[in-house]
This record gives sequence, structure tokens and C-alpha cells, in this order.
Amino acid sequence: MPPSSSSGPRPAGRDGVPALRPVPVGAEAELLVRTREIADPGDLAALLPSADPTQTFSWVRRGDGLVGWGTALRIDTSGPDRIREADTAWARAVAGMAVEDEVAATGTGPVAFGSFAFAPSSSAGGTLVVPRVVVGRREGRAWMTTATTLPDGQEPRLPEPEPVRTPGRVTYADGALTAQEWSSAVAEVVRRITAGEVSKVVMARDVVARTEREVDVRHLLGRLAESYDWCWTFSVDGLVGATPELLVRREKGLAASRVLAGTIRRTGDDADDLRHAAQLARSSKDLEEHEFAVASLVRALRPYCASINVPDAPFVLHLPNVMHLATDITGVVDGAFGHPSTFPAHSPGGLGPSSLSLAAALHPTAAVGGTPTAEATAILREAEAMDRRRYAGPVGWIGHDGDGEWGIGLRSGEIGADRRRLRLFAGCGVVAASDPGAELAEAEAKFEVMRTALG
Ligand SMILES: C=C(O[C@@H]1C=C(C(=O)O)C=C[C@H]1O)C(=O)O
Repeated sequence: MPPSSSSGPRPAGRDGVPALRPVPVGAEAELLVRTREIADPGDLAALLPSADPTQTFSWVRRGDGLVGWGTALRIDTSGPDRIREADTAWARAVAGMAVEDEVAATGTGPVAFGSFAFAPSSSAGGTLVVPRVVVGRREGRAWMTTATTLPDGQEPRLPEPEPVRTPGRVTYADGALTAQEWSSAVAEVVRRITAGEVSKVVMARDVVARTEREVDVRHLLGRLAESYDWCWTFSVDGLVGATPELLVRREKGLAASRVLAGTIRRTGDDADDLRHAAQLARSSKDLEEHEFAVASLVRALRPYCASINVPDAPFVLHLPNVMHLATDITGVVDGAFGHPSTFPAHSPGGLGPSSLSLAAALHPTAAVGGTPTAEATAILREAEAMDRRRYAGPVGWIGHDGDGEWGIGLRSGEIGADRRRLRLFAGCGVVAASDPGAELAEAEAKFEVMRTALG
């Protein structure tokens, strides 16, 4: 079966067929995907040949991960089922690929990078892209994967890398709401929480960055990796950032998720920060907020797992700008290791629900939506007065067997058609005990990630 439908773009969900809008890779072409081992390529981001954010892909943490460029296959979806439809379309596309994989490890063979809108109604929808070239590294092994169009099967020629450009002078302006308006919106949400409508609402705001020169996504990726090495540095379809929060990873039958909720700003003084970290770990407001987030994640993951492990108490994650309460949750995916699964699997080996179907089940978590989810997201939509687009949505990659990693697209910005303009986003969990001024300061601290990247 060809990896792409030949009948042209289709609206999402018509006749129950997922929207599958391929780029023209050659009418009825199938993809030939080849992976071979390579010598250590050094800094992955430094391999990226072009400044174009739509053709530059990254998912890198502490030097390991995947980068890619070019587009061999693109799947676009939209609407409430945007994530599941992409997952189904991906399984179908993979079935039509010819694969030669001499490494056969996690992240080798066909992989697609993806990014999905936070809200079902957003025009940002969802996208999976198989790049023409992917380079990966993990635990001392490195590989290159190429995706070429059959029957020709010519290896893509590597473009001459363009030099990395700096964005020059950067100015910032309010997005949908001024700081003052946003604080008032937070105060109103606190009132609604106190009145008992919901327990927690995650409120985000946007600011607009304008740069003197067109933004080179590689400049941002380099700076993000430099300062936020412990985060996942991502670039997919114009969304770029460094997220500390893992929505879900599925690898060889195990699922893992890192929940963050409860935040305190770093002061720059190590002794002070340690004192604040101890306060954070005892703060009832933050612990309560964290508890909501962990409980909702576990509730959403449980139906897909044969067993789940949840630590008794969170740890404090130290990042350069903020510290978070963090909990790492792990589970054995239903269908793994011969356990009978009620969920469709990507591979005949039968590892149960794919990483992307798990992401669909978990998104949006209480850490980025609120509690209870449906009511909280309705409130935030109204109170924020903006479309979050891909911010706080799942971003990451999926492999041919359904394994993959999906982060929450935080600490990020969106580069649109005008490459001198970025929308940056940051938010924070609002509970009954929240103070609007403190929440504004917390959002500011989170904006710092992209501000540092812009330089
Ligand atoms: C919403 C954001 O962050 C989320 C909210 C947090 C909080 O309220 O403490 C912490 C981490 C994230 O789950 C963001 O970074 O924009």
C-alpha cells in the first residue's frame, strides 16, 4: 500500500477515514527507508542544514535523540480526533514502507516527528512528518536514516549547510492580553475556583517577539540545548522549545511519564535555591496542585497498563530558571510481554497501544489543563482569550513499531509564515490559594527559556 493516499486531501473523519494529506513525494510512490550505523556525528543540532523551521526537526536531550530535515511524508489531521487519526494514518503509512534497518534499535527505521494542537477546535490541528534524513544517537551508537521515494530509491543528496544566523535585536509586545488584563483574568478564575466550579485551571498567556532578522531555528535549538540540557529540545513544524515535561514515552512495552506541577522561581543563589526547594517540597498549595496532576495522569493511563508504579512523594526538579515538583510514573503497557491486549498494536509483535495513542489518552493532563479537565479547559479557553495552537500539546516522535516519546510542548514558541515574528507561551496552575501577581511572575520565569534562546 502506498504511504500516501492518491485521492488528494480529505477532510478529517469523512467516511471514517483519517485525513491524510501527503506532500507530493511522487504520485503512487512508496517510501524506502534505510538506516545504517554511522560514526559519532558530534552535536546533532549542528548537522541541521537549513534555517527553515518547517523542514527542521529535533528531539534531543543531553546530546542524545533525533534530528531530521526535509519532508518525505506528511500527515495532517484536525479536530477532536487529531491525535488518534494521525496514529492510525501512521500505522497505515508504515505498512506501505520498504525498510532496510541495519541498526534495529529504538528510533531507527521509519520515524515521524509530530506536533498537535492543545485544543480540539484549534486550526493548528496536528502533523506527523517523516523527514528525508534523520540522524540519531543513543548510548554511544549513532545512525542515519534516509527516506526515499520508490521506485527510484535515490539517496537524498545532503544540502550544503547554510551558516547559522542570529536573530539580531528582539522586541517583545503583549499577545492576546496585557499583563494587567491577564492578572485580572487569573483573579476571576480564582474566584470561580473558590466558588467551587473547579479545583484547578492552568492559565497561559502569549507574548509576541519580533526579531530584526528572520529566525534561524538552529540558533534557537543550539541556545536551548546549551542552557536547558536536561529538557527535551524540540522543533516540529514551526513549534520550537525545550520542555521539561514528558507526556509519555513507550519503549519496549514500558510506559513512562514525568508529571510537573508546583513551581518556584530560581534566585541565582544556590543556598537560597536549596532553601526554596525545601519549602516547595512542603508547600501545601504546590503539593495539592501536584497531587491533582498525578492523580489525573494515573487515572488516564491505568486503562492502558497491566500495572502502574507511582512514587509516594514528588522530587524537586532543578532547572536553570525554575524548580518544579516532579513525579516519574511508569507502567507496563497492556499487550506487552505477551499480556493479552484489547488495544490495536502497530506491529504484529503486539505491543499494545502505541506511544501516540497513549498521548491521545493522556492529553490534556491536569498539569496543562486543570481539574476536572473538561470544565477547566472550558474556563481557560474563555479566560485566556487566545488559541494556544500547538503550545501545551503533544510534541515528539513515533517509530514504526509505535514506540516513541511525546513531550508536552511547553517553554516554547511558534514561528509562523513571517519568520521575524514568534508567539511565545507560558502558563501556570491556578488553584484557590493562588495570587495573581505571583502567577504572573511564574509565567515570566517560564518565558525566560525562549527569551534566552532568542538571545
Ligand atoms: C503551563 C506550564 O507549565 C506547567 C505548569 C506548572 C505549574 O503550574 O507549576 C509546572 C509545570 C508545567 O506542568 C508552562 O510552562 O507554560
